[in-house]
Amino acid sequence: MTAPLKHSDPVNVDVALGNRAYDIVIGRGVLSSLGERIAALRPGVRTAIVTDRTVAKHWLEPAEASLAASGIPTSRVVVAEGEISKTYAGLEKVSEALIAAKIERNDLVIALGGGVVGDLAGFAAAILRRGVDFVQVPTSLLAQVDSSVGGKTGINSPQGKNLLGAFHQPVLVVADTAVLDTLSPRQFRAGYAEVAKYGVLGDEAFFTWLEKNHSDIFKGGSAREHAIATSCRAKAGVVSRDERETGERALLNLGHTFGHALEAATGFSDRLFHGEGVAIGMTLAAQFSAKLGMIGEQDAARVERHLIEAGLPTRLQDIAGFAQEGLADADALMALMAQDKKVTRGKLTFILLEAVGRAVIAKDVEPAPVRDFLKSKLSQ
Ligand SMILES: NC(=O)c1ccc[n+]([C@@H]2O[C@H](COP(=O)([O-])OP(=O)(O)OC[C@H]3O[C@@H](n4cnc5c(N)ncnc54)[C@H](O)[C@@H]3O)[C@@H](O)[C@H]2O)c1
Ligand SMILES: O=C(O)C(=O)C[C@@H](O)[C@H](O)[C@H](O)COP(=O)(O)O
Ligand SMILES: [Zn+2]
Repeated sequence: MTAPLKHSDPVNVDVALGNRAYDIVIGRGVLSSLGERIAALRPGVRTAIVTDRTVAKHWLEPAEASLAASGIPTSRVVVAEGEISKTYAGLEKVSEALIAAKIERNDLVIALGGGVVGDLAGFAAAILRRGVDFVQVPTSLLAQVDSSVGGKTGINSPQGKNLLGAFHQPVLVVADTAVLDTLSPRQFRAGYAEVAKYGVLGDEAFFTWLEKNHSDIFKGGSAREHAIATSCRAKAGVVSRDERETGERALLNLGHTFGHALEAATGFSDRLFHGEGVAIGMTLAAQFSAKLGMIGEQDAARVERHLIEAGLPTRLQDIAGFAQEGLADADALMALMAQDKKVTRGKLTFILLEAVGRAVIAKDVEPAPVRDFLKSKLSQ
């Protein structure tokens, strides 16, 4: 783990993917350099910005101004915020708007927004004219530490999360940490779950640092930039070694087998944001690992304690409306998990813990103990 950055230094993280390598540029104020960076990368290019209404209100004009200052033509496609846009209908809207804007094969799509916009615009770019390049300008904490990096793009099916998609790497990521100042506290906390994930899955020293410094990340300043850069370095390393998730990359799915099922069970609604599902899922994965004797109960308690300290939900009962509307029963959650993309020949794969800071891929997990575990958690 490196020392925290000085507040004003932009940092570059390289995603080493050979002829598809790209930079992640992280720093306060780097949005104003978007135009310059794109002009240097693709002289003469035309662009279309895909964003959502909330992000547009705060950050579309600064992004457009930066492009205009470098003489880059652009048009805008604005979608509704939230998972409602990561759908067939959202994809149709964005694709048709990009076609209407005459975005050509050599042009660029710019995803300005959180993970929803990044996944949606990235997928639209992947299929438009069989593939147009795109730039990620992540504006949520979650997008800056996770979704803008690594090229997973896609939309949800009513039957499960991200079930339609493509691997399509961006050509550049510009993460301006100042834009996080307009993010709601709940969304900031949800994104923090993916930050904590990097510590829990592979970096105990980072997790310990987060335990001490998490409140500074929420306040802003150098701790925030350090956490974002450390997360991006961790993800860039994994992606460069296993771009298509044939092995190690599955570790980045820690907490997601449970989390995605919970998102589907709550209808991809505001009852549970993705990062909140990951926080609950990561706690369940740690507790299930303890139940299997892979880690001690105190390790699982340590993971949960930190997430609670960061203000995140960790129990199924923490999901909004649990008391009134309930949630799916254990069998229904098992059916949702059967759609997980890590399922092989019908058998579940889980990311479990051998220690805080060391996750492993557990294949061929028997369903019965998982169902029993979920039943016990639902009845707590
Ligand atoms: N592709 C990947 O590798 C990957 C990784 C993690 C998550 N994801 C996906 O990302 C999505 C979640 O991303 P998210 O948490 O960013 O959700 P999101 O894109 O819905 O953004 C969260 C909310 O914050 C608002 N927002 C974003 N930036 C803002 C800003 N700067 N100021 C004010 N408001 C702002 C948005 O309008 C939205 O309402 C999920 O669909 C998840 O599946 C993908
Ligand atoms: O980049 C990855 O790989 C991840 O798994 C990161 C996750 O945080 C992210 O939510 C991803 O979209 C989940 O991927 P999926 O393949 O399970 O849909
Ligand atoms: Zn995730």
